[in-house]
Amino acid sequence: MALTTTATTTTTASGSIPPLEFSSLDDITAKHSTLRATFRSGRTKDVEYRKQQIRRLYWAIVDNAELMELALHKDMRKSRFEANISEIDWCKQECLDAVAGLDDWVKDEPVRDLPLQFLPMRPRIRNEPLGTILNIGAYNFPFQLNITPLVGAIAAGNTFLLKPSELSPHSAMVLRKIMDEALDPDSYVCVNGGIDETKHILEHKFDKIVFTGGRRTGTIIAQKAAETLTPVLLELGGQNPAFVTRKGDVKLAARRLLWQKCLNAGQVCLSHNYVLVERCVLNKFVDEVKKQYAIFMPQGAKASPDFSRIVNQHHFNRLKKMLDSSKGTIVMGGSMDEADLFIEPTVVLVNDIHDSMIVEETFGPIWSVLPFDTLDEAINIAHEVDPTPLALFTFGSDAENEKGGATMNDGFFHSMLNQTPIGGVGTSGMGSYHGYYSFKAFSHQRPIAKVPAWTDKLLRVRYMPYSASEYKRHRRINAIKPNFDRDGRVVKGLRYWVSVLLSLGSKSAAGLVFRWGVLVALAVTLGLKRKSLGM
Ligand SMILES: NC(=O)c1ccc[n+]([C@@H]2O[C@H](COP(=O)([O-])OP(=O)(O)OC[C@H]3O[C@@H](n4cnc5c(N)ncnc54)[C@H](O)[C@@H]3O)[C@@H](O)[C@H]2O)c1
Ligand SMILES: CC1=C(/C=C/C(C)=C/C=C/C(C)=C/C=C/C=C(C)/C=C/C=C(C)/C=C/C=C(\C)C=O)C(C)(C)CCC1
Repeated sequence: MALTTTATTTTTASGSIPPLEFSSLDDITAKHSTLRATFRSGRTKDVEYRKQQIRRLYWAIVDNAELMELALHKDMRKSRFEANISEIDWCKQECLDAVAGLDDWVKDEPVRDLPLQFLPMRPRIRNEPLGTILNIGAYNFPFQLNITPLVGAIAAGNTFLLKPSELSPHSAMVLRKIMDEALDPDSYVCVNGGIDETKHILEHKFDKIVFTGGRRTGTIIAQKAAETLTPVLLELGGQNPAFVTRKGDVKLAARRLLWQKCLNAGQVCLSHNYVLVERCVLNKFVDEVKKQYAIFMPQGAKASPDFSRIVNQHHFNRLKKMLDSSKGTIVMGGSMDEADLFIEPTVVLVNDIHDSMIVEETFGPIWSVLPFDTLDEAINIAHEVDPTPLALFTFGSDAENEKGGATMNDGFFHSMLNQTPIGGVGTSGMGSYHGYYSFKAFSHQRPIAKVPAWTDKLLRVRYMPYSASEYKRHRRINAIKPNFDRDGRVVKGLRYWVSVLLSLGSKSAAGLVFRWGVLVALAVTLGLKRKSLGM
């Protein structure tokens, strides 16, 4: 595969982007040992230091916003609007959320369901930084997908090494500039490179590896990490299905699904690969997609300033081959221009789940439509194509949507917010991040307790010589009896009815407080009334 490297420096009024320069292997090794030494020194654990670094990062993003726009345009012809809404604004929001939330996030957490007798030991959970985090990024949202983990790693008190994708070379160089300008170079560094450099990086020990990219590369990374028992957070792709039934809003489905295949020319891990459409609304759906396309891009995608290009020749060829090999019928789009790396938003009607348009992730502006007759049949197809896709979209009735939509009645809204965790299961990845969830992903949840000397009286049963009578007494006081019988049924004994009475029938703590509040307010009001009547 040919490397996409820039030959010349790209300049604008707000600065310049030099050609992609790979870091030397010696430099990578030296930076790695600095990061490890800094972590051991404890510098990155200081919460004020973490906040200051994130604030500096925020301002570097603001100051380099124009260069980020330019880099994204050069790399994928991403529009200025998309550059801002899905990358620059996103990264700024991550910084702001982390700075605002950090004092709260770092607080020790209580242990859930702690038996009362252990309260004096004050057991709690402390979020400790893991150490040095490695992030290997994908090309499609180079700022969002690299800066988001960076913010989380800083917030959690780690040091961090970033290796952006070489397929977005301009963005990779701007990322390095932003990090060099804003951040403590002993704690957070960006190195650039391709496969050889990444392999070299992986020869070093990290405390967690974050990888965003394809399943094939993800497997290589996970295997390498396993050699040193290094945990991984894998953000991979897959064949995401969408479902449209006659009970859904077909026009809305067409509009929203088309949007997520036009955003970044469909180079979005969360966009759908194929749409399962109930046969009776198939024609209506296809017609609506065409109508929406004409509304989104009246002069066609090629002339639209909003529509991105395919990142490089290799991916263009991959998509072209997928279309050329399909046995389906193109019902919208189909045009392409190799010189411009342009592929039109294209819909292919297929009737075989082994079609080239279904068996691989498209990761581009092309997608297939597959008719179905019953919802169960559609669900079975989705299970067969990819049992663990990264995302799933349903446009049906409420009852149908409840059968499993990750986003109902929309595209990937569930992962379009900084505050929601993103992450797949099975072959679409492991772990999740964004905002507070990044903080958790890059922290070790360490249980701690402070056990006062006087509690030895409570704990004496644990000491040798073990005593049967002490143990009996301990069990009498501490052992809780189950509230279920041998068939798994809840036994409604005295304890059950007492707890129903005390909780006033509420199942949640909030409900309990509310009901008791109402009861007390009623009692007080009645009491006051009786008084005013002189009773
Ligand atoms: N789950 C998510 O959040 C998410 C987000 C974006 C993209 N993706 C997925 O990423 C894929 C597209 O991105 P991509 O083409 O950049 O992915 P990719 O797997 O080709 O590359 C990702 C990174 O891995 C490195 N790499 C590639 N081959 C390697 C090797 N043999 N050894 C070591 N490192 C190697 C690259 O330099 C790059 O930095 C799609 O499958 C998409 O679904 C997932
Ligand atoms: C309801 C009221 C209002 C609300 C307005 C709202 C809700 C506006 C929403 C605007 C949105 C949602 C804009 C869309 C932005 C697109 C984004 C952020 C794209 C993100 C892309 C991502 C996350 C891609 C990820 C890719 C990955 C992970 C992999 O490849 C008011 C406020 C207008 C008024 C009151 C009522």
